[in-house]
Amino acid sequence: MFKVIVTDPISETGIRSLTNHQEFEVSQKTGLDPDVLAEQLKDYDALIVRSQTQVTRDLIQSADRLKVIARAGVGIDNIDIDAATEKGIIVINAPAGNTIAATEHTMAMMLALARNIPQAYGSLTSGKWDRKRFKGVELYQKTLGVVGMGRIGTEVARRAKGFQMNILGYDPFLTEDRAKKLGIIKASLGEIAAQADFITVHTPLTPETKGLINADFLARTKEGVRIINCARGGIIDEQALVRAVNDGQVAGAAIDVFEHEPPENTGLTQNPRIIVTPHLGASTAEAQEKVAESVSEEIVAIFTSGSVQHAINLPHVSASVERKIRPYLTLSEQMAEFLMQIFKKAPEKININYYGELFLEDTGMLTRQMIKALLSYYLDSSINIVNVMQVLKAHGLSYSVQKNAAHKGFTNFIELEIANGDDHATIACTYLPGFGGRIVSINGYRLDMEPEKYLLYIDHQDVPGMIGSVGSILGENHINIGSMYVGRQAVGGNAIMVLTVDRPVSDALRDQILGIRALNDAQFAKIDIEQSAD
Ligand SMILES: NC(=O)C1=CN([C@@H]2O[C@H](COP(=O)(O)OP(=O)(O)OC[C@H]3O[C@@H](n4cnc5c(N)ncnc54)[C@H](O)[C@@H]3O)[C@@H](O)[C@H]2O)C=CC1
Ligand SMILES: O=C(O)C(=O)COP(=O)(O)O
Repeated sequence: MFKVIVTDPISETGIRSLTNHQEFEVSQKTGLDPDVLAEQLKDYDALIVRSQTQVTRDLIQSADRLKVIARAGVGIDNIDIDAATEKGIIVINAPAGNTIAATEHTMAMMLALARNIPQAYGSLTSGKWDRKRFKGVELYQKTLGVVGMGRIGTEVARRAKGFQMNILGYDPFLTEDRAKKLGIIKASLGEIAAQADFITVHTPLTPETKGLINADFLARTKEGVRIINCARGGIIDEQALVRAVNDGQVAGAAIDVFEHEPPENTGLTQNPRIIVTPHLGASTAEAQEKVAESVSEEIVAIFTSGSVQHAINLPHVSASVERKIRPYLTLSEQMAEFLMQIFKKAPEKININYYGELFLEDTGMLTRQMIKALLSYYLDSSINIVNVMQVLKAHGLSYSVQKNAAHKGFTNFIELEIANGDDHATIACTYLPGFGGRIVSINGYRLDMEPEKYLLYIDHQDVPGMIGSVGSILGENHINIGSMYVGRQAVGGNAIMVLTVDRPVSDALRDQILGIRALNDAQFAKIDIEQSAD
């Protein structure tokens, strides 16, 4: 049974795939004090939050059972991603579920700002009939600067075009071509400052975007500009904005998100020219259902099949590529596990060669699987695909990856090389649809071996009677041989054999095998075969 705790309000309908699942137990406990949460979190496998719960390093460090932190929304600035990664915890979000809600809120804020709707409502509900004070401006033919042309920025630009606004878009990833297709102008931040009548920000909060809209930027804006932030508090310097509004440089602002939530800056929240909402961008019934559904389905997938779609701290693998490389995820791990058990030295160098078109993109997960299997042999079992690269770096180790679209006998093929000083070892695998995974070479010897749980690897001279000698010792010790694979370089030269056996081979028995004349090495290996892709 996997235990999931939800600590911020979330859609009941959206999390049905978890609450109705017999392998999951879901507890909803919102508004917990951080100390209480830290104590309770120790019992859970997964945590679901929105923007309210602060998932700090301290909280993460004490959560020994936790494997997944899910953000039912986009922004992950309330989660210490580094701490989660170091602890091997996958962090996922629901990137697309609230795009429309945040977009529509931005449009609502822009219109409300242009027409003073909240102020006029306040006036009328307090008994006044004042039509002069609330004269607004039109969006029509005004210039809108969109800072951050991701999902929400793009949707805002599309809708603003419907109001016949001229759009300037700024985003390091915005190409001329995409801007043209969207019917907008690719601009610099400086151009937006100089030309825009309305500016809306849609970036994440990062060290780079913190204070992006600051006093210096505001001083360069058109007098009377209107500014909207439905992205993250802190992208706009709140003090600088209040000053610019008060001195008339900025005609007004619409703010949904704050540096501190709830906000402490009353200059901002009680300013007649600044309209505010309490972080409502994602608060629609539809968005909440979608984000809850997205994280719930993904949690089920992670725990039941190991498949991850929206991990923040894992390489991205598109769903279609994931389907294609899936058989290799297990196979490459088994291959690396096997190689370490026959090499038996810490790998100082790791080199991975990918052959075939299948591997031209998105091999990050495969690389991680193999390196994890290599390192796990010597290091503790807390290594997983999330923290493996940090563990590698912490040990001063590095790896290299080569990709080659041409195939080497097989359509797709992975070769793993490890070295320690002058010693090195190689292994390669391929996946044959309909037949399953195969180890196709070991240390330069070709073979066609199906990975099995117990393997006996033997390096020997190619002399008559070798197979019989090994077979007799195993037989005398009641160890059944399932299958046997042999590879040799030249008649009478060096050769290897790999036997699959039904039971583990003890060290004493291995010593007995090592006594066979013309036998160079014998290693017993145990592979985790449970989650085989076949
Ligand atoms: N108010 C609310 O309730 C909601 C707020 N959000 C917030 O809205 C923001 C945008 O969300 P999405 O569009 O889904 O994210 P996204 O990841 O699709 O887009 C963000 C864009 O910002 C760009 N960017 C990053 N650094 C930049 C920089 N220095 N200058 C210019 N552009 C930069 C990125 O290239 C990317 O295209 C996020 O901060 C998110 O947390 C999202 C949903 C609801
Ligand atoms: O998804 C986001 O980034 C949001 O800001 C939405 O936050 P919320 O889930 O409403 O606390």
